[in-house]
Amino acid sequence: MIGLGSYGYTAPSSKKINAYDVPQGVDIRGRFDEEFAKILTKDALQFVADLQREFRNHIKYAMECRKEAKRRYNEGALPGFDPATRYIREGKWTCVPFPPAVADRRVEITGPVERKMIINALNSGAKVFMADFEDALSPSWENLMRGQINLKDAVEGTITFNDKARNRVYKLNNEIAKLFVRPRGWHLPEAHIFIDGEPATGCLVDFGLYFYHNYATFRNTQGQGFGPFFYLPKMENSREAKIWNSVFEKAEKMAGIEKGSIRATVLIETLPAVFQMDEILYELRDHSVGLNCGRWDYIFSYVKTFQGHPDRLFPDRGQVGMTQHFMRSYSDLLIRTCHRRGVHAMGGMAAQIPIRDDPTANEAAFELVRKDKQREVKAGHDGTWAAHPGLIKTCMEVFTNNMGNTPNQIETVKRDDASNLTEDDLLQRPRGVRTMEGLRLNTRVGIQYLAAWLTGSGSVPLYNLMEDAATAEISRVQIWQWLKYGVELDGDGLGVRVNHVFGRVVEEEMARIEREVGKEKFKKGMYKEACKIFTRQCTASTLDDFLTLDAYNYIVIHHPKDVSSKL
Ligand SMILES: CC(=O)SCCNC(=O)CCNC(=O)[C@H](O)C(C)(C)COP(=O)(O)OP(=O)(O)OC[C@H]1O[C@@H](n2cnc3c(N)ncnc32)[C@H](O)[C@@H]1OP(=O)(O)O
Ligand SMILES: O=CC(=O)O
Ligand SMILES: [Mg+2]
Repeated sequence: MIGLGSYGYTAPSSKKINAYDVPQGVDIRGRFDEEFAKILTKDALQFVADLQREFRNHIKYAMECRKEAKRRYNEGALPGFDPATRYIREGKWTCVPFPPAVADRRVEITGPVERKMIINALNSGAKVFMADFEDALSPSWENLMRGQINLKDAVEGTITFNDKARNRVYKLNNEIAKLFVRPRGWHLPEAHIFIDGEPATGCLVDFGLYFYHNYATFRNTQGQGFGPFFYLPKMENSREAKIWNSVFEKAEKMAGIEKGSIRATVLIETLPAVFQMDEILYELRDHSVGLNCGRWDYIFSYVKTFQGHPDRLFPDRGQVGMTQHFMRSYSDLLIRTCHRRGVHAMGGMAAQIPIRDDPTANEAAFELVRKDKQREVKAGHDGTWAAHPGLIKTCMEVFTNNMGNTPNQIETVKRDDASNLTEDDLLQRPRGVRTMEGLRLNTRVGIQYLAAWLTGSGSVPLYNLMEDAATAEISRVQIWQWLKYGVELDGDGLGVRVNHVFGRVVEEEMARIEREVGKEKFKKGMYKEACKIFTRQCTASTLDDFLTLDAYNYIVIHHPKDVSSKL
């Protein structure tokens, strides 16, 4: 795969050809860099290769099972609780107690593994920082490797950033947030690292390299004897959690640390996973620190799961919030499940970010965040996510005002009432209407997000909201669904069929993007490529599983073969 991304390879001018020192069967096809070589050490790569070799067949099987489930849903089946695991849901068991270091998680900031943002996030006053290799990161070789270097420096406490243009040096405060790391999902390959002739599994690379280089320091300085800590994304079934549990056990064994040292919070962000929450916690019961409502991917997953169900068409993206019955039910059941099993029930991300140039709009955005957090804390969540340091104070106030001095609500808010929630509650169709403006916004946001992603930015501010891979997915699948089923835009009295106007909408929105970003930026950016990928996916007869799988081909830059093999 040769990509079109912005990180071109330049052949070294000196005679010395640099190469990574790799173990048997490992081939690095990403650019050589002496800094990267400190991460891609032979021992660290051996650990990644060991993980890959032990788990690749389990992962392949789990991905096959996803396909099989998709086939069933496409034929009309609905996701639901599995009768075979009723004994787990009804059994009286708990997860191991949470480590003291993460008892209080009332506000967690998230962000990509970018150097300045890592420092800002750790200094932000949040209790936790989730450093993201996933929704917020475009997984180019440069971003991934620099991310690993940045995290290593952060764990060692030596990370600094010199912003020369602003004459500002960034470094860590004395008190910093606890670090969680989110590797990619199971489905994404890492095409710059081949193991036994196949691309490595992206998340095993992210996890393996980070764990190998940081576990010892992290446990001494951050984890009070525990750790490292992780967030695990996009799982659909507990068999996938079981693989993670085995990966953790293998890592603990390699490191010679106690079983249960590594801890992870699983994002419940696919529709099938909401019916597997007990089962997921059960598989990870020795390593769990809770579940989180990954609301954006969850909405995306609802549309994706029901891609074959024309009776489940979505209203405009802006109307599908946490107050819709199916979303509220998901959050309530997650809280009930977590507290019953003795772990944290984390809330999710409000997409609003501070609006600098408009105080009225800014206050309205903060009010929406405040309301969202109030709903979460009153429902029983133990903490929440913030997308921007400017939101920490507001989120913290809401949680502290409601929780007082208790670090969490695990023992105090049991939500036994939520045990009555049914499959119907969790699947209830969202209410709302579809409008031309909804279609236009989806188009504009999807293309601009993808253009940013192709040039290295995985999270961007667009129209005063945080956009990342999960939110962009909603825009994509929603248009796909509307086109597939030829829906009428019923919310603005125009009665227009999406199929009749989509081509024109794309052209007009591209023109609007050009006006908004300026001719120069538009020409230099990857808007045309983004438009091509986005519209292809929206109009495909079969829905692509992920926007970023196809787009990934555009950011893979292979190093010349003879340079990456050992000389
Ligand atoms: C669906 C999900 O998965 S949600 C989780 C994944 N998504 C994310 O993590 C998104 C995180 N948020 C972000 O990436 C950013 O806030 C954005 C892209 C939305 C907006 O970023 P910017 O345009 O840089 O915001 P803005 O200009 O207001 O930033 C002001 C300062 O805050 C910093 N900042 C903004 N967001 C963050 C963050 N999440 N973490 C750390 N620092 C941040 C900026 O670096 C900047 O620092 P500086 O003043 O020292 O230069
Ligand atoms: O990862 C979080 C989400 O909402 O998606
Ligand atoms: Mg997500």
